[in-house]
Amino acid sequence: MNVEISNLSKTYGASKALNNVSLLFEANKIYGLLGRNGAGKTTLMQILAGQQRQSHGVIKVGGQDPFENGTLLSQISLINESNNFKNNLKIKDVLKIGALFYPNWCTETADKLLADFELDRQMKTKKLSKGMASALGIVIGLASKTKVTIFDEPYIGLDASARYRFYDILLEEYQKEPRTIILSTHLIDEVSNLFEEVIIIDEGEVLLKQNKDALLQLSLQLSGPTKAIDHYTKGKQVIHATEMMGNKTVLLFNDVYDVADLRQRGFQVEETNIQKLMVYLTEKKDVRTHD
Ligand SMILES: Nc1ncnc2c1ncn2[C@@H]1O[C@H](COP(=O)(O)OP(=O)(O)OP(=O)(O)O)[C@@H](O)[C@H]1O
Repeated sequence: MNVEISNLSKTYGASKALNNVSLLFEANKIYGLLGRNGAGKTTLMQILAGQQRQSHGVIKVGGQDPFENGTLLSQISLINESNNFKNNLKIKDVLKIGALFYPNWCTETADKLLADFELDRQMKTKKLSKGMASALGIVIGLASKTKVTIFDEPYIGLDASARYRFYDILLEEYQKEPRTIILSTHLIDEVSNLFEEVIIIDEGEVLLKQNKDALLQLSLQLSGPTKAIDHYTKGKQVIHATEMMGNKTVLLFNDVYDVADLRQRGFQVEETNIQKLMVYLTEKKDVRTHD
Protein backbone atom coordinates (compact mmCIF):
# COMPACT_ATOMS: atom_id res chain seq x y z
CA MET A 1 0.00 0.00 0.00
CA ASN A 2 1.45 3.38 -1.06
CA VAL A 3 1.43 6.34 1.27
CA GLU A 4 1.37 9.74 -0.40
CA ILE A 5 1.85 12.89 1.60
CA SER A 6 1.53 16.31 -0.02
CA ASN A 7 2.38 19.64 1.58
CA LEU A 8 1.59 18.36 5.03
CA SER A 9 1.93 20.68 8.01
CA LYS A 10 1.07 20.26 11.66
CA THR A 11 1.08 23.07 14.18
CA TYR A 12 0.66 22.84 17.94
CA GLY A 13 -0.33 26.34 19.01
CA ALA A 14 2.47 28.57 17.79
CA SER A 15 4.96 25.75 17.18
CA LYS A 16 5.27 23.97 13.86
CA ALA A 17 5.98 20.24 14.22
CA LEU A 18 5.77 19.56 10.47
CA ASN A 19 6.24 22.10 7.72
CA ASN A 20 5.15 21.42 4.17
CA VAL A 21 6.20 17.77 4.06
CA SER A 22 5.75 15.90 0.79
CA LEU A 23 6.76 12.25 0.66
CA LEU A 24 5.96 9.06 -1.14
CA PHE A 25 6.29 5.75 0.69
CA GLU A 26 6.14 3.00 -1.90
CA ALA A 27 4.41 -0.27 -1.13
CA ASN A 28 6.48 -3.13 0.26
CA LYS A 29 9.66 -1.29 1.15
CA ILE A 30 11.37 -0.78 4.49
CA TYR A 31 11.88 2.88 5.34
CA GLY A 32 14.13 4.27 8.04
CA LEU A 33 12.60 7.49 9.37
CA LEU A 34 15.39 9.37 11.11
CA GLY A 35 15.93 12.70 12.77
CA ARG A 36 16.98 14.40 15.96
CA ASN A 37 14.79 14.69 19.03
CA GLY A 38 11.77 16.84 18.32
CA ALA A 39 12.27 16.68 14.53
CA GLY A 40 8.65 15.68 13.91
CA LYS A 41 8.92 11.92 13.32
CA THR A 42 6.29 10.84 15.85
CA THR A 43 3.89 13.52 14.66
CA LEU A 44 4.27 12.28 11.09
CA MET A 45 3.76 8.64 12.08
CA GLN A 46 0.68 9.48 14.15
CA ILE A 47 -0.88 11.36 11.25
CA LEU A 48 -0.05 8.42 9.00
CA ALA A 49 -1.79 6.05 11.39
CA GLY A 50 -4.87 8.27 11.65
CA GLN A 51 -4.18 9.13 15.30
CA GLN A 52 -3.84 12.84 14.62
CA ARG A 53 -5.21 15.25 12.07
CA GLN A 54 -2.84 17.40 10.04
CA SER A 55 -3.28 21.18 10.10
CA HIS A 56 -2.76 21.48 6.33
CA GLY A 57 -2.03 19.25 3.40
CA VAL A 58 -3.16 15.87 2.17
CA ILE A 59 -2.34 12.32 3.22
CA LYS A 60 -3.49 9.29 1.26
CA VAL A 61 -2.84 5.73 2.38
CA GLY A 62 -3.78 3.39 -0.45
CA GLY A 63 -5.60 6.38 -1.95
CA GLN A 64 -7.66 7.19 1.17
CA ASP A 65 -7.45 9.60 4.09
CA PRO A 66 -6.69 7.51 7.20
CA PHE A 67 -8.30 9.86 9.73
CA GLU A 68 -11.39 8.24 11.30
CA ASN A 69 -11.37 5.66 8.49
CA GLY A 70 -11.99 2.40 10.38
CA THR A 71 -11.65 0.08 7.40
CA LEU A 72 -8.35 1.62 6.38
CA LEU A 73 -7.02 1.75 9.95
CA SER A 74 -7.37 -2.02 10.23
CA GLN A 75 -4.63 -2.10 7.57
CA ILE A 76 -2.28 0.25 9.45
CA SER A 77 -0.52 -0.46 12.72
CA LEU A 78 1.60 1.92 14.75
CA ILE A 79 3.67 0.37 17.51
CA ASN A 80 5.39 2.82 19.80
CA GLU A 81 7.29 2.98 23.05
CA SER A 82 4.24 3.88 25.07
CA ASN A 83 2.21 0.75 24.34
CA ASN A 84 -0.12 0.96 27.26
CA PHE A 85 -1.10 -2.45 28.45
CA LYS A 86 -1.63 -1.41 32.06
CA ASN A 87 -4.99 -3.03 32.53
CA ASN A 88 -6.47 -6.23 33.84
CA LEU A 89 -6.24 -8.13 30.60
CA LYS A 90 -4.01 -11.11 30.06
CA ILE A 91 -1.69 -11.32 27.06
CA LYS A 92 -4.03 -13.85 25.45
CA ASP A 93 -6.93 -11.35 25.72
CA VAL A 94 -4.88 -8.60 24.06
CA LEU A 95 -4.13 -11.01 21.22
CA LYS A 96 -7.84 -11.83 20.88
CA ILE A 97 -8.59 -8.11 20.53
CA GLY A 98 -5.83 -7.86 17.89
CA ALA A 99 -7.40 -10.75 16.00
CA LEU A 100 -10.80 -9.00 16.05
CA PHE A 101 -9.45 -5.64 14.94
CA TYR A 102 -7.02 -6.68 12.23
CA PRO A 103 -8.56 -8.72 9.40
CA ASN A 104 -5.19 -10.16 8.31
CA TRP A 105 -4.25 -11.21 11.86
CA CYS A 106 -2.11 -14.36 11.87
CA THR A 107 -2.45 -16.50 15.01
CA GLU A 108 0.43 -18.70 13.93
CA THR A 109 2.75 -15.69 13.73
CA ALA A 110 1.53 -14.40 17.10
CA ASP A 111 2.18 -17.80 18.72
CA LYS A 112 5.63 -18.08 17.19
CA LEU A 113 6.61 -14.57 18.23
CA LEU A 114 5.30 -15.09 21.78
CA ALA A 115 7.62 -18.08 22.01
CA ASP A 116 10.52 -16.14 20.43
CA PHE A 117 10.16 -13.38 23.02
CA GLU A 118 9.43 -15.87 25.82
CA LEU A 119 6.09 -14.26 26.69
CA ASP A 120 3.56 -16.24 28.72
CA ARG A 121 0.06 -15.78 27.29
CA GLN A 122 -1.48 -16.17 30.75
CA MET A 123 0.43 -13.22 32.14
CA LYS A 124 -1.51 -10.10 33.19
CA THR A 125 -0.42 -7.15 31.07
CA LYS A 126 -0.14 -4.81 34.07
CA LYS A 127 2.65 -7.05 35.33
CA LEU A 128 4.69 -6.75 32.15
CA SER A 129 8.15 -5.24 32.47
CA LYS A 130 9.06 -2.44 30.02
CA GLY A 131 10.89 -4.89 27.82
CA MET A 132 8.01 -7.39 27.88
CA ALA A 133 5.53 -4.63 26.98
CA SER A 134 7.75 -3.66 24.05
CA ALA A 135 7.95 -7.30 22.97
CA LEU A 136 4.16 -7.64 23.12
CA GLY A 137 3.82 -4.48 21.01
CA ILE A 138 6.15 -5.98 18.44
CA VAL A 139 4.16 -9.26 18.42
CA ILE A 140 0.97 -7.31 17.72
CA GLY A 141 2.62 -5.15 15.04
CA LEU A 142 3.90 -8.16 13.15
CA ALA A 143 0.99 -10.59 13.69
CA SER A 144 -1.47 -7.91 12.50
CA LYS A 145 0.08 -8.23 9.03
CA THR A 146 -1.13 -4.76 8.25
CA LYS A 147 -0.20 -3.41 4.83
CA VAL A 148 1.43 -0.43 6.51
CA THR A 149 3.33 -1.30 9.68
CA ILE A 150 4.98 1.50 11.60
CA PHE A 151 7.42 1.10 14.48
CA ASP A 152 8.20 4.25 16.45
CA GLU A 153 11.18 3.23 18.62
CA PRO A 154 9.41 0.04 19.65
CA TYR A 155 12.24 -1.45 21.66
CA ILE A 156 12.30 0.59 24.88
CA GLY A 157 13.42 -1.72 27.65
CA LEU A 158 14.45 -4.53 25.32
CA ASP A 159 17.97 -5.70 26.01
CA ALA A 160 20.47 -5.98 23.15
CA SER A 161 19.81 -9.65 22.48
CA ALA A 162 16.01 -9.14 22.36
CA ARG A 163 16.50 -6.13 20.05
CA TYR A 164 18.59 -8.21 17.65
CA ARG A 165 15.90 -10.91 17.81
CA PHE A 166 13.39 -8.23 16.82
CA TYR A 167 15.50 -7.13 13.82
CA ASP A 168 15.89 -10.74 12.64
CA ILE A 169 12.20 -11.49 13.08
CA LEU A 170 11.18 -8.28 11.33
CA LEU A 171 13.28 -9.16 8.30
CA GLU A 172 12.05 -12.76 8.29
CA GLU A 173 8.40 -11.65 8.45
CA TYR A 174 8.97 -9.01 5.78
CA GLN A 175 10.60 -11.53 3.45
CA LYS A 176 7.73 -13.98 3.97
CA GLU A 177 5.12 -11.29 3.48
CA PRO A 178 6.32 -7.92 2.21
CA ARG A 179 4.51 -4.86 3.51
CA THR A 180 5.31 -1.18 3.84
CA ILE A 181 7.39 -0.88 6.99
CA ILE A 182 8.37 2.44 8.52
CA LEU A 183 10.91 2.21 11.28
CA SER A 184 11.88 5.19 13.38
CA THR A 185 14.89 4.74 15.60
CA HIS A 186 17.75 6.47 17.34
CA LEU A 187 19.76 3.22 17.32
CA ILE A 188 20.66 3.79 13.70
CA ASP A 189 23.83 1.69 13.67
CA GLU A 190 21.91 -1.34 14.88
CA VAL A 191 19.04 -1.07 12.45
CA SER A 192 20.29 0.59 9.28
CA ASN A 193 21.08 -2.65 7.46
CA LEU A 194 17.30 -3.26 7.39
CA PHE A 195 16.52 -0.03 5.56
CA GLU A 196 15.95 0.13 1.84
CA GLU A 197 15.15 3.82 1.92
CA VAL A 198 16.24 6.52 4.32
CA ILE A 199 14.26 9.62 5.18
CA ILE A 200 15.74 12.30 7.41
CA ILE A 201 13.39 14.80 8.99
CA ASP A 202 14.91 17.95 10.39
CA GLU A 203 12.97 20.64 12.22
CA GLY A 204 9.72 19.48 10.68
CA GLU A 205 11.00 19.34 7.11
CA VAL A 206 12.27 16.59 4.84
CA LEU A 207 16.04 17.03 4.73
CA LEU A 208 16.69 13.97 2.63
CA LYS A 209 14.99 10.96 1.04
CA GLN A 210 17.23 8.45 -0.66
CA ASN A 211 17.75 4.82 -1.37
CA LYS A 212 20.15 3.68 1.38
CA ASP A 213 22.83 2.22 -0.89
CA ALA A 214 22.75 5.28 -3.16
CA LEU A 215 23.02 7.49 -0.09
CA LEU A 216 26.11 5.65 1.13
CA GLN A 217 27.68 6.03 -2.32
CA LEU A 218 27.27 9.79 -2.02
CA SER A 219 29.46 9.95 1.04
CA LEU A 220 33.03 9.13 1.95
CA GLN A 221 35.44 9.63 4.83
CA LEU A 222 38.86 10.87 3.80
CA SER A 223 41.99 11.36 5.92
CA GLY A 224 45.41 12.74 5.10
CA PRO A 225 47.77 15.67 5.56
CA THR A 226 45.72 18.81 6.22
CA LYS A 227 47.17 20.75 3.28
CA ALA A 228 46.43 17.98 0.80
CA ILE A 229 42.94 17.42 2.19
CA ASP A 230 42.15 21.14 2.07
CA HIS A 231 43.37 21.32 -1.50
CA TYR A 232 41.31 18.31 -2.59
CA THR A 233 38.12 19.34 -0.79
CA LYS A 234 38.06 22.93 -2.10
CA GLY A 235 34.58 23.49 -3.54
CA LYS A 236 33.35 20.12 -2.27
CA GLN A 237 30.71 19.57 0.38
CA VAL A 238 32.40 18.74 3.67
CA ILE A 239 29.81 17.90 6.32
CA HIS A 240 32.27 17.20 9.12
CA ALA A 241 35.97 17.77 9.73
CA THR A 242 38.42 17.01 12.53
CA GLU A 243 42.07 17.92 12.63
CA MET A 244 44.96 16.62 14.72
CA MET A 245 48.68 17.20 14.42
CA GLY A 246 48.70 18.22 10.76
CA ASN A 247 46.27 15.51 9.70
CA LYS A 248 42.67 16.07 8.75
CA THR A 249 39.69 13.74 8.50
CA VAL A 250 36.67 14.92 6.53
CA LEU A 251 33.29 13.52 5.68
CA LEU A 252 32.37 14.38 2.12
CA PHE A 253 28.82 14.37 0.79
CA ASN A 254 26.94 14.67 -2.47
CA ASP A 255 29.70 13.79 -4.88
CA VAL A 256 31.06 10.93 -6.98
CA TYR A 257 34.41 9.57 -5.80
CA ASP A 258 37.23 7.77 -7.54
CA VAL A 259 38.43 5.70 -4.59
CA ALA A 260 41.42 4.19 -6.44
CA ASP A 261 42.61 7.67 -7.41
CA LEU A 262 42.16 8.98 -3.87
CA ARG A 263 44.17 6.06 -2.49
CA GLN A 264 46.87 6.68 -5.06
CA ARG A 265 47.11 10.27 -3.86
CA GLY A 266 47.97 8.84 -0.44
CA PHE A 267 44.64 9.51 1.25
CA GLN A 268 43.09 7.06 3.63
CA VAL A 269 39.59 6.30 2.41
CA GLU A 270 36.80 4.80 4.50
CA GLU A 271 33.13 4.16 3.95
CA THR A 272 30.75 6.07 6.11
CA ASN A 273 27.48 5.01 7.72
CA ILE A 274 23.91 6.23 8.04
CA GLN A 275 24.28 7.25 11.68
CA LYS A 276 27.19 9.62 10.94
CA LEU A 277 25.34 11.04 7.95
CA MET A 278 22.22 11.69 10.02
CA VAL A 279 24.21 13.37 12.80
CA TYR A 280 26.33 15.61 10.58
CA LEU A 281 23.68 16.43 7.98
CA THR A 282 21.29 17.64 10.65
CA GLU A 283 24.03 19.96 11.93
CA LYS A 284 24.14 21.72 8.58
CA LYS A 285 21.24 23.35 6.85
CA ASP A 286 22.39 23.75 3.25
CA VAL A 287 21.56 20.27 1.98
CA ARG A 288 18.28 19.21 0.39
CA THR A 289 18.51 15.91 -1.47
CA HIS A 290 15.50 14.17 -2.98
CA ASP A 291 15.60 11.21 -5.33
N1 LIG B 1 0.93 17.16 21.76
C1 LIG B 1 1.83 18.12 21.51
N2 LIG B 1 1.63 19.38 21.93
C2 LIG B 1 2.52 20.35 21.67
N3 LIG B 1 3.68 20.17 21.00
C3 LIG B 1 3.95 18.93 20.57
C4 LIG B 1 3.05 17.83 20.81
N4 LIG B 1 3.57 16.72 20.25
C5 LIG B 1 4.76 17.10 19.72
N5 LIG B 1 4.97 18.41 19.90
C6 LIG B 1 6.13 19.18 19.42
O1 LIG B 1 6.29 18.92 18.04
C7 LIG B 1 7.67 18.79 17.70
C8 LIG B 1 7.90 17.44 17.05
O2 LIG B 1 7.70 16.42 18.03
P1 LIG B 1 7.76 14.87 17.68
O3 LIG B 1 7.37 14.12 18.91
O4 LIG B 1 6.95 14.63 16.46
O5 LIG B 1 9.32 14.68 17.37
P2 LIG B 1 10.19 13.36 17.22
O6 LIG B 1 11.02 13.54 15.99
O7 LIG B 1 9.32 12.15 17.27
O8 LIG B 1 11.12 13.44 18.51
P3 LIG B 1 11.80 12.27 19.40
O9 LIG B 1 12.87 11.66 18.54
O10 LIG B 1 12.36 13.06 20.53
O11 LIG B 1 10.73 11.32 19.81
C9 LIG B 1 8.45 19.02 18.99
O12 LIG B 1 8.85 20.35 19.04
C10 LIG B 1 7.43 18.72 20.07
O13 LIG B 1 7.70 19.49 21.23
